[in-house]
Parts: sequence; C-alpha cells; structure tokens
Amino acid sequence: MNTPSNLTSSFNDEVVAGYFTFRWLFFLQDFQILELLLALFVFVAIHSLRQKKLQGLPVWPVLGMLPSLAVGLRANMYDWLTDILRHQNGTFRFKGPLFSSLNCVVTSDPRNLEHLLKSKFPNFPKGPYFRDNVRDLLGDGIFSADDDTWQRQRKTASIEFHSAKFRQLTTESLLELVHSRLLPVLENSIKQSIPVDLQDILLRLTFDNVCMIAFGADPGCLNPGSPEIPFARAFEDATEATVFRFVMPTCVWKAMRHFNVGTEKKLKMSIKGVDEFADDVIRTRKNELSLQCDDIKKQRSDLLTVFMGLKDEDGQPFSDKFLRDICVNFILAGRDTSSVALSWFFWLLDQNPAVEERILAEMCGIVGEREEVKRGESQSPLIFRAEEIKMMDYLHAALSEALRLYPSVPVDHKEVVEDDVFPDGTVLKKGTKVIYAIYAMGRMEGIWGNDCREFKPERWLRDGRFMSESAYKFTAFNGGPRLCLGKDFAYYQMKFAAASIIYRYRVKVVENHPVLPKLALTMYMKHGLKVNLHRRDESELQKYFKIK
Ligand code: HEM
Repeated sequence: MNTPSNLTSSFNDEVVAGYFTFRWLFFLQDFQILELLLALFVFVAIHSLRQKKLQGLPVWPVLGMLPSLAVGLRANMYDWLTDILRHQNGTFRFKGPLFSSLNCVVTSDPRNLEHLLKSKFPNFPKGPYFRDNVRDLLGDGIFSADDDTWQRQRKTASIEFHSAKFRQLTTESLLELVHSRLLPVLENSIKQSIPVDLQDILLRLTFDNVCMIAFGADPGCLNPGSPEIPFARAFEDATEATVFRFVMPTCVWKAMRHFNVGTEKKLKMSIKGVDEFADDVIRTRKNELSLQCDDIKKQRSDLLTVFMGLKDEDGQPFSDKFLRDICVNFILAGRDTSSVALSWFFWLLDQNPAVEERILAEMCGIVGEREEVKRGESQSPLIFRAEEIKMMDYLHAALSEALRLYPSVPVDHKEVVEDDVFPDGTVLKKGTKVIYAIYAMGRMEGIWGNDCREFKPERWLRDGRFMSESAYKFTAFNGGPRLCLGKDFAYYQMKFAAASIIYRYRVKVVENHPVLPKLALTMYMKHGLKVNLHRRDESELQKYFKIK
C-alpha cells in the first residue's frame, strides 16, 4: 500500500532520479547552466507532481516516465510494476522518453489477456519491432514468427509433440540425464561436503535435455566439474546480447552492428558459435540419414530429423538455414524455463517444510502401491515410472503455485495491428506495444484472493485432484493459439526431476544466501541458489510410507 509517507519518499526518489538523469544527459560542468537547470528542475518537479495525480506516475518533459523506471530498476522491478498496476486497477500507459521505443500499455487484467491472446489474436502479433530485434539469432523460427510462417511450424511441431514416439524420446532422455548425470553430480557434492548452485545444475540439465529433443544431440553441459561447453556459452552470450537491443534505441544498435562494436560484436561472434554447432549437427544428420535404412530414420524423433523429412509449400526440402532456425528457437523456448521454475520451487519448499512433507507423503503413497514394495523388496535405486509421475497431483499443484508466484517468463509483449479497445476501456492505437505483466498477475488480490502472496499448493486442488486455472488468469504458459507447446513436457520434466531429488535429499538453502530475481527475459535467480544437500535415510522415508 502507498501510505502518504512512502508516496512522498517515492516522489523524492523520482525527483532525485530525474535530477541525476538530467545531469547525466547534459554532463554539467558550468555553474550558471547548473543554476538555470535547477530552476527548470523545480518547475518540472511541481509539474510532474500535478501530473502524478492524473497518470499514476510523473511524466517528465522529454524523459517521460523514465526517472520512475530508474527508481523501479533500483529495487525489485517486478514488485514495483505490481504496485503500480494494483493502484491503476490493472492497466496503465507507460510514457517513454521522446523518440524512444519505450511507449507502451502495461496490463495485468485477465479480461484484457483473453482479448489479446485469444478473442482478437490476429490483431496482436509479436510484430515487426520484436522480430527486427531478434532476427539475427532466431531467424524465422516459431518464437519470433507470425502468420503463415508461425502457423506451419506450430502445426508440425504440435503433431510431433503429441506423438507417442516423441513422448518416448522425452521420457527416456530425461531418465538417462537424471539418473546418470544429475544424481551423481548431487551425490558428489555430498561426498565433498560442499554447497552447490542448484540453479546452475538445473540449467545444465534442461539445456542438455532440450538439445536432445531439438537436435537429437547431447552437448554434455551437465557433468562433474561443470565444464564450459562452447555451444552453451555461445547460446547464452547470443541471448544476452539480443536482449540488450530491447533497451537501446533501434538506430543505436543498428549503428553498432554496422561498425561491429560493443554488444553487437559479441552478438555476431556468439551467433557464429551457435551456427557452427547447428551446421555441424545438420550436416552429420544428413549424412547419417542418407546412409541409413528407413527403419532407423523412423526411430529418430528429434525435431531436426522430423523437419528434415518434410517439404515446404513448394514441395522442396527445408533449407539448412530454416532447419537451424527451427532448432535454435526450440532450444531458446525450452532451455531455461523449467530449470528456473524448479529453482524458485526449491527455494519456496525450503521455507515451507509442511509442503515438502505433503510431497513426500504423496510420493511414498504412490510408490507404496508397487507390488514389490508391498512384498518388502528393496527399491534401490528407485526410478519413478511415467505413470507414477502423472499421479502426483500435489507435486503438480506445488509447481504451479511456484510458477504463479515466480513465472519463468515474468512479462511478455505484443504489438497492435489495428486500432482497438481493451475490455477494460483502454484505447489502443495501431502500432502500440502491449506488455502483459505475468508476475504481477500472480500477486493480485482481485485475481487470487487476499492470500495471493502466500505459497499454498492447496489452492490448486479440488478433492485432492489438481484443477487447472484459466490461462488468462494463470498465464505462466501463455494462452490462446500461442499457448506454450512444451507445457505438458515441462510439467513432466519438472515433476520427474523434483521427485527424484526430494525422494533422496533434503535441500537446504545456505543461510543468508541472497535470493533476488534477475532482470532478464527469463526470471533467473540473480545470485543462483546455493544449497546444501542432506541424504534421507530409509527410516525417514518409512515414516512417509506409513502416513499415506
Ligand atoms: C516451466 C516451463 C515453461 C514455461 C513457464 C514456458 C512458458 C512459455 C511462454 C510464456 C511462452 C510464450 C512466449 C511468447 O510467445 O512470447 C512459451 C512458448 C513456447 N514454449 Fe514454453 N515454457 C516452458 C517450457 C517449455 C519447454 C520445455 C519447451 C520445449 C521443449 C517449450 C516450448 C515452447 C514453444 C515452442 C513456444 C512457442 C509457441 C508459439 O509461439 O507458438 N516451453 N512458453
């Protein structure tokens, strides 16, 4: 809540931020100019205070709401945005500096989300601004494409994602990764009595996993000693440098690209690293497929092999460039989202031991139904079966609850094609950028009730069974025709990894470890998640087998 005193202090912060922004802009040296500008500054401060009553945030001449944004950036940007949205009934208009591309409408209203993502879907594409910024890395892949290019990839990938062969690939590759790589790495940390960065380990797990699904190739990031893999590094650098374009005026990054300097130089080099890996895999796969018999072709179900077997609208095989784009886009979509969600989940679990107990009781209850467990035979090493994972409703609820509070994609965006009006009355002019604030939506009393800031998996259960929510209220996986394609797989992946860890270890976050979100397209923990692992012994698990 904004009390009068913190309203004043936030206003003071904005005045200070405005002052420093002006100073920074003009590089003041001369005292007379300083006096003149101070007078202007006082005038502007009074003007902006008046404006504040009308707009929620002060609008500075030339700078628009940039000084307020600077204040938000100093604290937790997502909480800052949530507070504004709460005070503006779920929607507000952000005015960026003159000539910048920062003007936009920000919303967290489920009615607007349904309008944007479903009812008026064709009027809200990703748009040319987004595509222009990401084209060098993502090309024409599903993530950046609109219209026919998007639809064709979506249709083919969707059929593939729902095929039995693909399900088999995802479950087998995950089982192999968790049991031969993840658990040994965790076990090693116990032997050495050292804390580990669980977020880093999980990021490595999902990167290897999504590369197996997209390329059918394992880069080997998750291994003892956390090796630096050139392809993974190149991918990471290319993503970061691409994101940088969104905070710079278009003409600036285009000039930097032209002269090959700064982040653009880094982007060019890292894209080269990504392309080298992709070209190598594509070349090798083509050779392999040309030599092997049809039976072997049919056995491979990674996306690259599937798309290699298809033709474009002219009846021609897809170009290598297009195949590369398809794979790179899937890797981007699926590489960090599940691992980041799991990291927040383990942090929340550390603070909510009662939830951990219920997860253990559920797991042991399910495993306890195995005939061999009933006969008292040893279950070591215990490997969860796919059908058991699917039965874990409470775990599903706890992961959904973590995603509600810490969605892996905290904000997303669209562009308006034709003039429109949101159901809440907000007028949208052609070309307006719309930001939907997914993080803020999870913290709105109007959507989730007064306990919206509490971690309560029970809110997802009806008679003990998981009940999903409308995608326009719980938008962590997007909604409408562009609903996340990997949603079912992501839940399976998160549940399998979480269950395999929780069954074996108590995960304790290192005392005083700072936990903050990082400002990026994906909501990483800024300082990772340093944890100590403690092995559970048989007697501890027996307790849960009994209370099922
Ligand atoms: C917890 C895990 C995940 C979350 C929270 C998540 C969330 C999202 C969100 C918010 C979008 C919309 C992005 C946009 O259009 O701007 C999206 C799209 C997508 N996701 Fe996921 N995702 C997850 C895991 C995965 C995985 C593991 C894969 C693939 C293996 C995947 C594949 C995709 C694809 C292909 C799209 C693009 C769909 C389209 O534009 O038609 N996702 N996801």
